[in-house]
Amino acid sequence: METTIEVKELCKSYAQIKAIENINISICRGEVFGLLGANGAGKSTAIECILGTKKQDSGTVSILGMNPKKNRKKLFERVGVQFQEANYQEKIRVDELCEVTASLYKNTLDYGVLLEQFGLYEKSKSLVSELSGGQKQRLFIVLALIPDPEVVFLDELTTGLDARARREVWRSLSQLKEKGITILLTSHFMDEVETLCDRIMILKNGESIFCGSVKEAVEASPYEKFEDAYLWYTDGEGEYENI
Ligand SMILES: Nc1ncnc2c1ncn2[C@@H]1O[C@H](COP(=O)(O)OP(=O)(O)OP(=O)(O)O)[C@@H](O)[C@H]1O
Repeated sequence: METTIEVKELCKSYAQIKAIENINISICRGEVFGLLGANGAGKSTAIECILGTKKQDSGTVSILGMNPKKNRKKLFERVGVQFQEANYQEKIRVDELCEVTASLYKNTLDYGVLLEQFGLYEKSKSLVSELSGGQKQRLFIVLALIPDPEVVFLDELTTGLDARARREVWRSLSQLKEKGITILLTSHFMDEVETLCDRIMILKNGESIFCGSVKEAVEASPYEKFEDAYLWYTDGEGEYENI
């Protein structure tokens, strides 16, 4: 199976804080890979180093066989990124923002279809500033998908979405997966991770403490439910047993 994202011995510190320590990740085409961990575990730092928007101290990254820093322009024709906090000017309409985004790429998907798929079509003429938090979040996923990417990075995928919207996003992502898109996501919702991810890496204080499937994570823990197992990995204590 073709490897689309390869990270080797990645390290990144901020002054005394070791945010990422010796992370190795290898993701195949069509795989959904979840990067998990508590607040401050190092997920965003890892994603930024992988994307090349933050400079690692050491280690190498390759996406679709390219170095994200050296081959930035060429690579980002084929990679979509959903930003957690986007700096879009808010006095722009949804369809205008999609149009501007599409103009940055050679090959694009029909954003009308994407807006429909993510339940935003009726908001096409609304200002971005008029969207609810969850609608904005879905718009950011649409923007990430406009370049018809082979690899997508989704940071905190469904944070701020209601239960129905989360399910709709899951359904859309499952369709993307069937198309063979590679997805690297972060999430704090274990039901979502269980539903979507083929493999996960759990980070604790910047180190990988588990890498494998959800099933393997549960089997290697004393628990039967993934959320309990996840809390056990990240806390190392069994205090959630009776909750
Ligand atoms: N620019 C920065 N300067 C100094 N320290 C930073 C900086 N960015 C992150 N850190 C620290 O690095 C560690 C990892 O942070 P990071 O944002 O990567 O975690 P995270 O897993 O994405 O957290 P969250 O789930 O809260 O988004 C934390 O201890 C954080 O305080």
